Amino acid sequence: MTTTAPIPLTILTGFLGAGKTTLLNRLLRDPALADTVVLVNEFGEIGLDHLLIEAVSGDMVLLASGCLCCTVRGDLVAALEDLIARRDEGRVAPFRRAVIETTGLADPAPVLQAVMSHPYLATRYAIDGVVTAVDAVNGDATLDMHAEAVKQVAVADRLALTKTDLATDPAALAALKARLRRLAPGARILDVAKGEATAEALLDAGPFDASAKIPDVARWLNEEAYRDAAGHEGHHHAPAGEGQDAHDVNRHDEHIRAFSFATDRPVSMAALDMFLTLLPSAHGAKILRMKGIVKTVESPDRPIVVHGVQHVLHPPVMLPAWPDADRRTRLVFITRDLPEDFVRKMWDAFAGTPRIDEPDAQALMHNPLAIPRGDG
Ligand SMILES: Nc1nc2c(ncn2[C@@H]2O[C@H](COP(=O)(O)OP(=O)(O)OP(=O)(O)O)[C@@H](O)[C@H]2O)c(=O)[nH]1
Repeated sequence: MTTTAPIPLTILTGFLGAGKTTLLNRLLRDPALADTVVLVNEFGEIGLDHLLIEAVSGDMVLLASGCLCCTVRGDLVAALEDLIARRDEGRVAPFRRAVIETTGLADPAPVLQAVMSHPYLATRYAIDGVVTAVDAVNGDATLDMHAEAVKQVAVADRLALTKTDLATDPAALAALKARLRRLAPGARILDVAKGEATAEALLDAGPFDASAKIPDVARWLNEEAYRDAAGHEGHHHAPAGEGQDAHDVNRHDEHIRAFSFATDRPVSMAALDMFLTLLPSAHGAKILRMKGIVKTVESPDRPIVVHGVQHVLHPPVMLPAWPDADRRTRLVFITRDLPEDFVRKMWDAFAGTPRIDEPDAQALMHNPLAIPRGDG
């Protein structure tokens, strides 16, 4: 046993593209988060978030790809145990706080349950609040479509409302806020664009208290405890009897697919622009998330970071340099009912990647947006 005070552990969640990493980057610059260790979990074969988090100080731990709430839960426990062991032995800087950024698809209940019910971890870490990022533009539609998003809001101690600068309809924004208040009556709603989501406002939320939330929250946690006791035979949204592959990123929901491409060949800015405009404008609702780092013909040494969230294409950002030794274009997609092959062919057409039996961009542009039937 140890007498060391438990390390505050903040869970940062929020649906795909809601703005978790952006918020985290902002927070990490605050002195209150000096000596913070960050654990990141991504849904998809190629993680990019660790490249995009500007760790100012402290460490970063990349959890295996997959969804934290399902199969990676064991990895989370192992990573938290390993971190504390290394801290105790002086092998890492003595961090004073930990933050877990979950995937946008994570159900937060099993994550909370995993930490709170673990006999050892519960003595070494103290959950210091769940911060949930909610996108002011897509939030309402996302809550309609995804049960995980509803749970993420309901467990929150703090709701960081992002992208209010992009929200053009005040009535819709007010309605979203009212919906959030109903789902999480005790949570403070903080407007990120107005600068309200400071470290001071978000951190030190106190121990997680299910009784202060809507009654569903306690029920979800109990269900997780029961699943644990029963050997965690799989989540409600992972069909029973599905493969036991611990890293099958596509088991979350049969409609949702994660895939990625990596290519060495640079693409012209014009072609990139066309691809980025066409794909979301035609199939935005199906593109839950698009994220990438792109090598262009014009600036091969300065990659362009691109983000798409449903219909919203965020302004691409040019980085001063490649963040790691891998200098290939890497694009990650999380789609709903949009086949990988369709997106890949479209990319290949614009990127000029030769394909043996496929038309080039010119031919494809006659009808580039038609999804082949029977493909999904
Ligand atoms: N205009 C505006 N853009 C934002 C805001 N917050 C985030 N973004 C943009 O939204 C895009 C996605 O932001 P991320 O921080 O990567 O979102 P995320 O929740 O970490 O995404 P995943 O980890 O993929 O689920 C990026 O292009 C951000 O620049 C905001 O408050 N206003």
